[in-house]
Amino acid sequence: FIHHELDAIPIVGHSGLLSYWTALQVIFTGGGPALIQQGYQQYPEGCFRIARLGHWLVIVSGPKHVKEFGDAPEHVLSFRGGIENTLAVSQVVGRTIAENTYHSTTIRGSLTKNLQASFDGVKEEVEAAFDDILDLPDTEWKTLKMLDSITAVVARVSNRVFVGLPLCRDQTYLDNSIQFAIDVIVSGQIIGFFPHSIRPLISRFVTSRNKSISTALKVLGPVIEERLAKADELGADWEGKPNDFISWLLEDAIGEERTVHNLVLRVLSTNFAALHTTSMMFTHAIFDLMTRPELMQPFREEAERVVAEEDWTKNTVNNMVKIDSFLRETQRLRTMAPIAMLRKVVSKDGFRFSDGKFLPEGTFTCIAAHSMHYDPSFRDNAAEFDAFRFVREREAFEAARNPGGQDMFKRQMISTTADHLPWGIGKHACPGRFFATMELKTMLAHVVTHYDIEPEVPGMRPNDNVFGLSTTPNMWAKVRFRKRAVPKL
Ligand code: HEM
Repeated sequence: FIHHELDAIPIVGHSGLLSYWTALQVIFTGGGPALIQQGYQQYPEGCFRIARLGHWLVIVSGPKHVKEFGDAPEHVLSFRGGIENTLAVSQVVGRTIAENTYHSTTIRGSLTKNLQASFDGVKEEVEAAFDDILDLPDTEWKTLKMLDSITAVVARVSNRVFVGLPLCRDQTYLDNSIQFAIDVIVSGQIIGFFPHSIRPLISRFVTSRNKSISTALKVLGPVIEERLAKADELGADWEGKPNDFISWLLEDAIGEERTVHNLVLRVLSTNFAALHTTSMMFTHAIFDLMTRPELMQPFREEAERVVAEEDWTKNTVNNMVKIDSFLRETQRLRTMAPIAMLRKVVSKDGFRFSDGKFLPEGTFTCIAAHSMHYDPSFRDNAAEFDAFRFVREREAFEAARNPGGQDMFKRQMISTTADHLPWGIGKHACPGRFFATMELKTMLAHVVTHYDIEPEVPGMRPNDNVFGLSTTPNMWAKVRFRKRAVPKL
C-alpha cells in the first residue's frame, strides 16, 4: 500500500494499515459502490483512490479524463494488464488467449459485417429458444427464475451465430459454455489473490477450467477439426462453407492459432465475453419493463408497425427506436459495476493526463462509470428511469436539421460517449456491441409481442446483487410470464 508517487491522489476510505480493512469491506460487505459514490461526490472531475488487497485502485471521472483514458494505447494503459490482475486469464484460460486477442478483431470485423446475413438465424433462434425454455403451452401464468431462463435463451441465440445448428441446441455444449465463464471468474479470482510468482502453482489446484475445456474439446472439437480439414483440402472458400463465427475465426487465425485446441479456446472465450453480459443486461431490461407496464403498449405498437412495413430484417430492428431508447436507458442505470474500463499502467513512463495528473507504472485504474451515469450535470433527471429519453434526444437532433448526421448516432444503443459507458469507450470499447444490440432488440420485440409479464411480487423490482466491485441483476428473482392469447407477429 505504500506507493509514494500516488501521494498526490486523495484516498477515500481508510489509509495506512486500516486500508486493509477498507479493502476487505469492499470485498465482503457490498460497500464498494457506496465508497465509490462518496469519492465521486468529493472529486467529480478528478480522481481518487481506494484500497484493494495489495494495491491501490485509482478511480478517474469526468468526460475529459474518460476520453484521454479511452484513447491511450495498450502499451501505456493496458486492458490486458487489468484483466490479468482480476481474472488471471493466462493461468485460467491460457497464455495464447491472454497474449493474442485476434478474436476481438474477428468480432469487430466479420461478425459485425455479417449481422444482416445472420439476422434470419437469430430471429428463428429467438423464437425457438423462448418457446423451448419458457415452455408455456397455454395462456396460464408461469413463474420463471429470470436470469437462468434468459441466460439459456442468450446462449442459444448467440451460439446460433457462433457455431450454428445443431450445436447451438446441444445441451452439453450450451451448459458447458455457460459454466466456463463461471469457472473462469471463480478460479481467476482465487488465483488473483496470490502473488504472480506462485500463480502457476496455485492454478494447478484450481482445476475446473480444465474440465470445461475438455468438455468443449469433446463436443466442439470435432466440428472445428472438420472445418480445418475442409479448409486444408478444398481451400479457404470451399463450397457450402457455413457463414458462422467458426468460419470467420478460421479466416483470421494464423500459425499456432490454427489448432483445434486453440480454436476451441477462442470460441469459449467469445462465449465468455458474450453470454453473461448480454443475459444480465436483458434480465435488467425485463425487471425494468415488468415494473413499468405502461411501456408494453408503445413497444408492441412499434414492433408491430415496423414489422408490418418491411417484415423482419436487421433494418426493421434498427427502426425500433423506442425499444432502442429503453434498452439504452436500462444500460445507463444498471451498470455491471460501479466502475468500468479497468486498466494497468504498463508504460515505464507512467500515464499523464493533459491536466497534469500522473499515474505511475504499475497503477491499477478505472472510471467511475456508474456515478457519471447518475450525475445530473450530464443529463436531466439523471437518477430517473426515462424510457424515451433517447428518442427525444434523437428527435431534437432531427429538429436541428441534422437528420442522419453523426449526432444522431450518439443517442443509439450501439454508441459510446464519454458520459455513457456501458460498452466502455475508445480502443477497447466492446467489439460485440453491434451484435449484442441486434440480439437484445430482437429478443425484446419478441417478448413484448408474444408475452405478458408481471413481477413475482406486484410492483417490486428485485434488488441487485453486489459482489465486491461488481453488481448483477438479482440472480434468484422470478418473473411471471403468460403467452398472449393472439400473438400478432
Ligand atoms: C450487453 C452485452 C455486452 C456488454 C454490456 C458488454 C460490455 C463490454 C465492456 C464494458 C467491455 C470492456 C470495455 C473496456 O474495458 O474498455 C467489453 C469488451 C469486450 N466485449 Fe463486450 N459486452 C457485451 C456483449 C458482448 C458480445 C455479445 C461479445 C461478443 C460477440 C463481446 C465481446 C467483447 C470482447 C471480445 C471484449 C474485449 C475487447 C478488447 O479486447 O479490446 N461483448 N464488453
